[in-house]
Amino acid sequence: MAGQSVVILSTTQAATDLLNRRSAQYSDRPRLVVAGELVTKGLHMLLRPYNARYRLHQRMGSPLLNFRASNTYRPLQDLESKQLLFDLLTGYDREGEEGIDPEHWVERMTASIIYALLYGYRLKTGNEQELTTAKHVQAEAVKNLEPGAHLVDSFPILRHLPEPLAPWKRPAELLYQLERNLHLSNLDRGLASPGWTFSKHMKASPEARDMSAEELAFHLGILANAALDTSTITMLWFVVACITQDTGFVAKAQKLLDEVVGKDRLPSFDDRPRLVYIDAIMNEVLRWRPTVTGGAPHATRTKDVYRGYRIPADSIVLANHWAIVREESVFGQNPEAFLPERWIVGGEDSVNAPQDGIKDLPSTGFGYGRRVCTGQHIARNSLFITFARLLWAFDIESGILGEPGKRATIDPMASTPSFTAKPLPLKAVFRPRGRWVRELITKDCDTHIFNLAEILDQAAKDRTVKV
Ligand code: HEM
Repeated sequence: MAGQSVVILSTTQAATDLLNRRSAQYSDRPRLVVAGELVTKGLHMLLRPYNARYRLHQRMGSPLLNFRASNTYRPLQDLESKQLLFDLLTGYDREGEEGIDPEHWVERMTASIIYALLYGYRLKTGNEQELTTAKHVQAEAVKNLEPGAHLVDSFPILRHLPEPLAPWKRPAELLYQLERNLHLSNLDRGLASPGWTFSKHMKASPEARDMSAEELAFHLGILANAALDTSTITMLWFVVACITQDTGFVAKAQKLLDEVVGKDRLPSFDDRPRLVYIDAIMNEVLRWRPTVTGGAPHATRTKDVYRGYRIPADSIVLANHWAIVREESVFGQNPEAFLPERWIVGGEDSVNAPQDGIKDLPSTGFGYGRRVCTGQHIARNSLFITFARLLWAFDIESGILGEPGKRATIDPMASTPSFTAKPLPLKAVFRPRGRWVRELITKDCDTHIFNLAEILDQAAKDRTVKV
């Protein structure tokens, strides 16, 4: 809004002090007329003001998204990450050393995980109409979130202009109709599908008792949207890191995987305690390239004072993730370098020692306080199993471009200039590390024959087991 103060927090200390410790004050969102009110009619979870209705939605989601519940979805991530290996191997057999752009296949996997959980169906090709529409909706939402995208966001009074004088109104209404239809038809599908789903669970929850189908559908739809880009982009940065930042971390990880896992089977979640280095790689990807670089805007409704600075009521407060992850005093020297060792207790020498854990450094990439990413546990499990399996299975290089033998150069800083920073399109080669990889992937990783409903029903049972 015009005249509104914007506070940018560029240190872990400031972000933690204000967004975490004073979260009661800093958990609101700024008013966004187009994205929040016209396109999503106040039903967008990320844009909701921090009020009783928001907390009701949080109560509805948290039993399904907390750490313990998220771990029960691992069989689904196991399945979909196998399918990713299969798809990438197929791509290698088709394109060879020219390589493929992995985005489509990574996106298929992340979308399929979340659509299976929410609505009970998988995405086999990544070209399904539902996903194409969801991507369109998401791309438009991101445009609407850009600062200065609409005059009416700076001067909300313009909201009352009639349509002929307010050119943003018609496209916003059309987008709302499209998004509403998408989320409602997905909800219908999620309620009718054979196994357990988030749709069924939430619909039966006490929080949804007086909720319209539209409100519930938007809750689920926004979860799906929030999961899609962020997880896909983080995985693409991992590919960029393997190609451009490999001063030895790939070989180190592969040596560890060969020792712990061997060549007769894929890495699994059960190996995780002995694959601390893979968790370190995951943390380093999230640090090195935080997807939401400038942070999602928080807002404060009351005035405050922090270290002598006056923060007026109604300020927008941003955690500048890009700067925060580059603090030497927190994350160690050379923050531009991709160094998984910075996350390992004992550092460089302890990579192979299974007893060593992850250092207690601040979590990066998922935001802060009461608005912290609610899907972070699901996301971390997806990232872990995918990175472990990609490293176990493939040597990753950039594709050959033009002249025979000349590999394309990938610029590790080149990214899309938007709310989420995605690497520019790239060609990468996923070359199987040996015959054993090809044999295992061909035998075990074409997963579309599996019964999804059984996997989901089992997850629902596991979630309710008392520990
Ligand atoms: C690597 C993957 C992911 C990253 C980097 C990421 C990052 C973020 C960030 C930075 C925020 C804003 C936090 C803030 O305002 O301080 C956020 C919010 C959110 N995320 Fe994620 N996210 C990821 C995956 C997911 C997944 C898998 C889901 C769903 C299962 C999800 C659901 C949400 C929701 C619903 C919000 C809004 C929270 C609120 O405003 O209360 N995210 N995420």
